[in-house]
Amino acid sequence: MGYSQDATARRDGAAMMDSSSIVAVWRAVRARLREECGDLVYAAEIARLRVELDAAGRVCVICPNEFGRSWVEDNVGMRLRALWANVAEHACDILICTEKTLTSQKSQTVSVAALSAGGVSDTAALPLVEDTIEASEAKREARFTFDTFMVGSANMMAATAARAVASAEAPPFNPVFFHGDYGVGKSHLLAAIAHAASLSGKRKKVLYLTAEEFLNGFQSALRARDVQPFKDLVRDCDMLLIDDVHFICGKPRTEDEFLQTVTSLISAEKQVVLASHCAPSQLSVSDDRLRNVLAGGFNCPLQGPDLDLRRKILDCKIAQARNHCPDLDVPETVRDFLAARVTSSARELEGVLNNIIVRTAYMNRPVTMETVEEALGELPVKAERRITVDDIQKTAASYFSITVDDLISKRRTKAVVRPRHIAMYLAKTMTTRSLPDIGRRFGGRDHSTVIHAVNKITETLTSDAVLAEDVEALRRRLRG
Ligand SMILES: Nc1ncnc2c1ncn2[C@@H]1O[C@H](COP(=O)(O)OP(=O)(O)OP(=O)(O)O)[C@@H](O)[C@H]1O
Repeated sequence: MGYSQDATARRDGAAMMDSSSIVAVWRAVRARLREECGDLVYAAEIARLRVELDAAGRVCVICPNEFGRSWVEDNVGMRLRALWANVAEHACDILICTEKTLTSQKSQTVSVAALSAGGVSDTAALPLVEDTIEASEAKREARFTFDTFMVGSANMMAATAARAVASAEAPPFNPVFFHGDYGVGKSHLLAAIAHAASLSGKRKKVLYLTAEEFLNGFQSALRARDVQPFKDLVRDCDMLLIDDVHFICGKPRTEDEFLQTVTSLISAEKQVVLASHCAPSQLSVSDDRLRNVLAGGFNCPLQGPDLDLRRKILDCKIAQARNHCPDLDVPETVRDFLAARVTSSARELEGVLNNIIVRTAYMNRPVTMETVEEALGELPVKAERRITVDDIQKTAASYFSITVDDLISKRRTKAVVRPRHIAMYLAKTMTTRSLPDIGRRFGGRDHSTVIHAVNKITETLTSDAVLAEDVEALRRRLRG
């Protein structure tokens, strides 16, 4: 194939991917890079990259600044492209760039196809599922347990269900399906269940896979024209946990194999635990039977951490970091500042902490507000859109089909009181406004009214799935 045909094929390859499949491929590539580079490097340099398609149909890996771009290009560029070629269904050009160069289109491009002759059909480059499982499980068990999973109102129901599932002899609900935004702790929870279930000795074979591992294992088996060993592996277990289930969606043969696996385990009373970034009803599966099976067990949302939970997670991550940096000392003021400043997800919070560690403990500098500000300045911590009480009132009013005037009025009908409580709860957990200030903005109410609303929602969230869905949907809308 001549250069221009080759380039056209690669462009078409990228054009065949929609943005959600690009994100799915990127997440798989990113996960592999994390395993290969280690958590510290991952958090400092890789977690902050994002991908999108440019106007020319190329996949752009976007770095926060020129320093980051040259680090990525020099250190993981080749590997990233080779991994992409293995995971994606089509070879495509990958441009490693910054936000600035993306617009001016000056970065150098390298062909995935050129680096990985054969692209996805290069089975030798795909790990055998058994090897992958062994390697991944060793890592997961060490890092993610219930002890290191911090619990707050955002994840109380999920944590409770997870513990119940891990300790039960027979499945209390089947399948259990955790869903929530990126970085809210789904994988951590799955790994904690797998770890606790293995330790309890009640389940002999516990198998934890990412959906990517399931897909790769199944496709390798198909290519080898011998699917039975794969079927035996995933069905001969007492508990199967599969993370990032959305990754399988839209791939009919794999979906079908996945459906058969899940139904066969459920009918044999073996526990199935799944996680995805959206609820079963929102998965774009090709076969409705799969959606029905997934929706038929216990569906449990995890929400983004509020301030208290972020602070607990930060304390926990600092304690863990002391295992390799015993002198690490992060003052209380810095912890408070970080928990209030980095609001998007636990992953981002951990990434920021790791950046701070690299820039301080590893360079023998103390962690001060100055060094933290310095580190934050270089981070891509997305300048989070500041959410205001006004935004919350407008969004909640439109979500519940009432007016902002209703929300701040003295009316006490059911149709208005619950949305008002939810809006007050969101104002407390998503902004830095004080209780009296929130009260004033809700029609001049007293701060004790706000406390009552916040407590009521916090308590009810763990037992009322509809409320939890509403709160999660509103958070998503507010974060854009
Ligand atoms: N409640 C928590 N307590 C302690 N650590 C947490 C908690 N929630 C998330 N984390 C940490 O945040 C990081 C990201 O979490 P995790 O990978 O489990 O998120 P996720 O929901 O699976 O995200 P994704 O959908 O992007 O895979 C992990 O290091 C995890 O340990």
